[in-house]
Amino acid sequence: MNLEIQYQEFQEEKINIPTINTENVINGNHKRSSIFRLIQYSLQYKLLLVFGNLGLLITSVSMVALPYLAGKMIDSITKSNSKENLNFLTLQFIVLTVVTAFFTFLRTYAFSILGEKITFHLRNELFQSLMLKDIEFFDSNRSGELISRLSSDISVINKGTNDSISTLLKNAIQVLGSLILLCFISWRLTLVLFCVIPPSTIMAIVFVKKYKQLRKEYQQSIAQATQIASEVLSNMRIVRSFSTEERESNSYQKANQIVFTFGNKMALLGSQFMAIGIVLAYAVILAILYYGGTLVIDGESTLGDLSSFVLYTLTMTISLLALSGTMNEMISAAAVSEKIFDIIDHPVKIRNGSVDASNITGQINISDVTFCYPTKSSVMSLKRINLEINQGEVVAFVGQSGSGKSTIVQLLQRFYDSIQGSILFDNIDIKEYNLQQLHKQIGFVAQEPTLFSGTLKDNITYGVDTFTQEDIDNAMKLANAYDFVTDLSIFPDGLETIVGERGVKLSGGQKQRIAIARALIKNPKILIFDEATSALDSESEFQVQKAIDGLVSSGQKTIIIIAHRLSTVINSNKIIVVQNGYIVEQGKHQELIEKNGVYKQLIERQLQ
Ligand SMILES: Nc1ncnc2c1ncn2[C@@H]1O[C@H](COP(=O)(O)OP(=O)(O)OP(=O)(O)O)[C@@H](O)[C@H]1O
Repeated sequence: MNLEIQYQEFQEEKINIPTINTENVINGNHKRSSIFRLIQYSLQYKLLLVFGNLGLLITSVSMVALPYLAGKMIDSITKSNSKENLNFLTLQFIVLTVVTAFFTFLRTYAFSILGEKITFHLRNELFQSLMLKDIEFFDSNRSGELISRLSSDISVINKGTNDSISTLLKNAIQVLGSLILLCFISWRLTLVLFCVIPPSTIMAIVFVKKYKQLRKEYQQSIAQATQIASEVLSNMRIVRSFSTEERESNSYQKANQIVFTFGNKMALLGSQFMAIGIVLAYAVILAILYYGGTLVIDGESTLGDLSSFVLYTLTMTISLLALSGTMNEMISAAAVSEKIFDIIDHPVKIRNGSVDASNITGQINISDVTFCYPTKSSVMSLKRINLEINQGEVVAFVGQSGSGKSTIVQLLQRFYDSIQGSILFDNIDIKEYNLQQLHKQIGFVAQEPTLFSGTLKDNITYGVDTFTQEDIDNAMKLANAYDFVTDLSIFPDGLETIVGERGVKLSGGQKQRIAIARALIKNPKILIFDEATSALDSESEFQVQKAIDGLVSSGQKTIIIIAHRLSTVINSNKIIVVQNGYIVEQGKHQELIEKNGVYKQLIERQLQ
């Protein structure tokens, strides 16, 4: 896989990947400000900080010294008329310029790499934290927004951290250094300058506040547009078949229009600020030239001093403007990083247990379980469920749509915790088990077979660390997938066939059988089929059902089937009828028919 090759190259380059504190990710116990946390990341790269700061210090000092030298050169021209002195000063100027250029390179490069490392670390940490979030988190956070956090938001942080840190510090030092030298050259001219600083500062504060708010809204609108695009692009077949291309284009355009509106407002505000800043800057220069000029004419100052003063004022003004621009980028980065840290810190409720689950037998007891989805807490999806599933049994859940069947199997995989009651595997509470091991013992085949974009082999072996070709072949045979995968007229590349995004190059039945092979290769003790055949045509259904029947008749695993077509569950050891979140009947097919209750009604309705 491409990613693997890149990763290997990356390892060879020996780029240090900072370790992520998973305990913090799970506990969500960060309380510090996002800026402080970004700084903390940078502290991990001490060498870069040393080089960056060294460059920063030297360039800042040398850039503050250059106007002073320029003043001295002017004085040497106007006062001493000595070429020797001028040559010496020129040499000093050249040396200082070369030193400034070299250390500017060092500073910019070190801080840029530092910014890249921070965003690299942050992107990894964000993705890893997403991998650890509860399923509940994904019920309430849209995938488009999360993707936006990972892509555009992190880019904003990159912009706001890499060169910005150095530019900010350099400009801050230049402002301070220039100010000190201004006072040193002429306190009277410095006083003139100070008349303009307070109004500029107030203006900058007001601007920054407004800009920050706009930036936040801008980011939100981008996330919304991304959400629309990702949803539409991943459902392109539905869009085409319903001919909703225009409608979707319009809704994307509307979302994009909102992005544009906020972008526009930001551009207007930024430009206004720049324009006012320039007016203020030139007003200051004019005042200094006029007042300073009179001081020179009166013999109270030299032309060199006035030139140095003007150059320092220019340096300071330019640095102040650059400072505010950099501040904007950093403010955006701070706003965005706040959102990213909010996600990273979102606490994980489902805590992992420590009991080894690798030897569970497949015996399950559900006792008095009541559950509501966190995003729908007013409605109980399961009510006082009691159920015993023995090792090797085939248990079928039937009932109307929305009755709670899938919810039961979600709880069996601990995607959520029940709000009351308990689920036991081999008489040990599910909460006590190590979840990764437990999931290895449960094979799950969902209604919508979801494949990843690698090869057939990548998909079948998804989640297993060690396997042989024999393991793959066995899983494919049990899943009734062997024949079509090895038929070179269907898949010339066999197991190495690239399946396309979400398996688009496969038929529904083929995808489902690959999904079954994927569930089987890990040889789980429990197999769950959540309406695995309901989305298929009759031929595909027949093929998939054949695979399921083969597994059922082997009698080695506990099999849980959710089925709409009741003909597929007649031979189950136990049929559980779910209605409105309650288990209303359970027993074998014949017993339930004789009971003449809900199950019989379901059967009769299907026969009509
Ligand atoms: N992620 C979720 N968030 C909030 N409510 C949910 C979620 N998933 C399901 N529900 C609700 O829980 C109830 C039970 O849903 P469940 O999916 O378990 O039904 P089901 O019997 O499997 O239905 P079907 O046969 O149509 O798949 C329904 O009212 C449904 O709206």
